[in-house]
Amino acid sequence: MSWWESDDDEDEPEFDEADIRVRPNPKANRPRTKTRPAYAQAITARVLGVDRGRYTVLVDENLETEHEVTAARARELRKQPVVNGDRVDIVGDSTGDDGTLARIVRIQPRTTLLRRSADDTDAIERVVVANADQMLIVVAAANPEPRVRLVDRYLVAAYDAGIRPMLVVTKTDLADPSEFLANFAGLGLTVFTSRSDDIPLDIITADLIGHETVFVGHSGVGKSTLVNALVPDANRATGVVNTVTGRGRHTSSSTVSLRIDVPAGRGWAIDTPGVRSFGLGHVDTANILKSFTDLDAIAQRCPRGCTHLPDAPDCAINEAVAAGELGEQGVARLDSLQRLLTTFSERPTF
Ligand SMILES: Nc1nc2c(ncn2[C@@H]2O[C@H](COP(=O)(O)OP(=O)(O)OP(=O)(O)O)[C@@H](O)[C@H]2O)c(=O)[nH]1
Ligand SMILES: [Zn+2]
Repeated sequence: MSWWESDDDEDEPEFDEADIRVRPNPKANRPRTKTRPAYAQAITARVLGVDRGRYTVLVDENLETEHEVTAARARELRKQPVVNGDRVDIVGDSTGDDGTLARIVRIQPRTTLLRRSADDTDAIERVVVANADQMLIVVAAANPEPRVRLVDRYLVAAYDAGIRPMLVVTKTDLADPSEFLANFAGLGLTVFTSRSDDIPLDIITADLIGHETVFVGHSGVGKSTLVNALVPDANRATGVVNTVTGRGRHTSSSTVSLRIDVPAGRGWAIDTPGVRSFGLGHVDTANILKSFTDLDAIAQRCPRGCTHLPDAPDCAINEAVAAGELGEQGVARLDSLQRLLTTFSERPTF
């Protein structure tokens, strides 16, 4: 394996002393600990793409001086994954000129973190995307046949991460998705329907402006068709990884950040071509419930350790809904919640 294919920073030169600035500490007459260098010269950038240890990052976002830079992870970050959507601090050459390589020295705190495990029995999580605030779940009306359980799994991953899920049903020229969509009525999701000869670009784009939306979907559902329509080639320069060797290679399996850019505003679409499934081994049931704020409030009255499933003794949510406190919508919502909790607790494989 050549060095540029390696995600291992071992054989890369360390930064020399000149790159480490120790911030003066007015309160004490001693320098800050040298294990926490301040990198006063660092600038912030957005991670657009990751390819074998090389990161394409965007500097000066939305300014006239905006440009892409290729960077590598600093040694001290080697155990911390840097993913698409991350805001990172970089030092070194940030001109983005050919052959230059900046260095990522810090990952800024993340607002959200979309994770998955290899399978449902594996509690080891992999991070997929950072800082996304929306997830667009792409599913086809037919070919392949839509499956409620698959969408449920994406929903659980989104709710667990605190990301707002939305649903788009493609290929509506092949089948009517109404029956399928009825399964999600209780969730209050934003739902789009689309067919390749009539993609509602304006409607979908309006919901992407001002947001960072991660697109997920299984193979063949028409996700590429949709992404290509939403992000024409002209906007596509960003997100394609160019390695410092000039052997830039954009594999179809790598996650990329693509800019939505229309007169009404901008946003980011983060496509995840290689992410076909979401193992839920890491999911915390409490996080799913938190996304149902109305039901979560009632759950405070549940017995300790309540599963909130239909057979849970003295479950306050079941009792409130049975008593009609939340109306008909409440029945649908509890149904959906219980289905999602079951999705997680049964940990099925597919
Ligand atoms: N009938 C019909 N076919 C569609 C529609 N959208 C996409 N397709 C077809 O479905 C197939 C899969 O579309 P893609 O956009 O490549 O799907 P994908 O989800 O990106 O799949 P991968 O490339 O495997 O990731 C292609 O043959 C498309 O032409 C649609 O709205 N209606
Ligand atoms: Zn309960």
